[in-house]
Amino acid sequence: MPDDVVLQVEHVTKSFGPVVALRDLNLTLRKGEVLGLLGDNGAGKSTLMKILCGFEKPDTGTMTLRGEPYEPKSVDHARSLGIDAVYQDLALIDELSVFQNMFLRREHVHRPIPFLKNREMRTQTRTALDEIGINIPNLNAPVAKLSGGQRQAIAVARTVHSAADILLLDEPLAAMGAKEGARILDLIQRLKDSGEVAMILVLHNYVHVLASCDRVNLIQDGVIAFDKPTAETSIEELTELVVSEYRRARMAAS
Ligand SMILES: Nc1ncnc2c1ncn2[C@@H]1O[C@H](COP(=O)(O)OP(=O)(O)OP(=O)(O)O)[C@@H](O)[C@H]1O
Repeated sequence: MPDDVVLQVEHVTKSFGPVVALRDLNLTLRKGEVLGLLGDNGAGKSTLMKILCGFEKPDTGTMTLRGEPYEPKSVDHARSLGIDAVYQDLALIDELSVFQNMFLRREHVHRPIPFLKNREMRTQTRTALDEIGINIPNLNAPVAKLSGGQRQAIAVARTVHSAADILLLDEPLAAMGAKEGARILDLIQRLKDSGEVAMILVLHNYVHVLASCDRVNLIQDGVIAFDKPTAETSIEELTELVVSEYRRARMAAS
């Protein structure tokens, strides 16, 4: 395995009852790389992200993290190994406040007398949300009361501010307005420029993929059907791939 490969997925399959979500899927993520994952609805993108972040287990296949076997037992286990994710249902706890969700399971605790450093956590939450231009006046409010975009912002801010060096962002711009989406893309660019973090982004917008990612993988029917550096592809090529797959699926169904 080349030295710069941080995460390798080999021959992974995953079914849910009769539905085959992933079939013999292979994927490689390199150090500091931003990999864009494209694919139709139901292609298997979220299933792959959930397997990578320890939320689901593959049926077969192997994964390697920094050259070691990677078999996460839970999301917390994956996080302890340096992989953190925002996935589609966001994993926020409705009853907890904005800042409690932001520091969920990594609360700042005063030592040696253990009490929560609430003020410090609120300040850091405010800074992180300001960075992506989201104004949530009351950080003590339960997140159940927030809009979809605000909830999305908390989930993204929480992940990009984690200590992880592999970030998995499943549709990080979903539910975001154009301005907030642009700020998140800026933040992704800054993380990329640091060279310290590798990312997999599930995106639906080809322009965003070409602008923000180093490489693009297209997932079709549970396998990676296309893998190229973004510098070597174009909107036209990506559109043509998706349209021809749509035609193929229509023909297969008829
Ligand atoms: N927990 C589950 N139980 C049953 N089927 C599931 C489950 N999770 C995913 N699937 C099925 O697996 C397939 C792949 O789903 P997945 O959510 O990975 O697709 P996706 O590419 O993320 O789609 P979208 O862009 O619509 O989110 C779909 O047919 C979906 O219905």
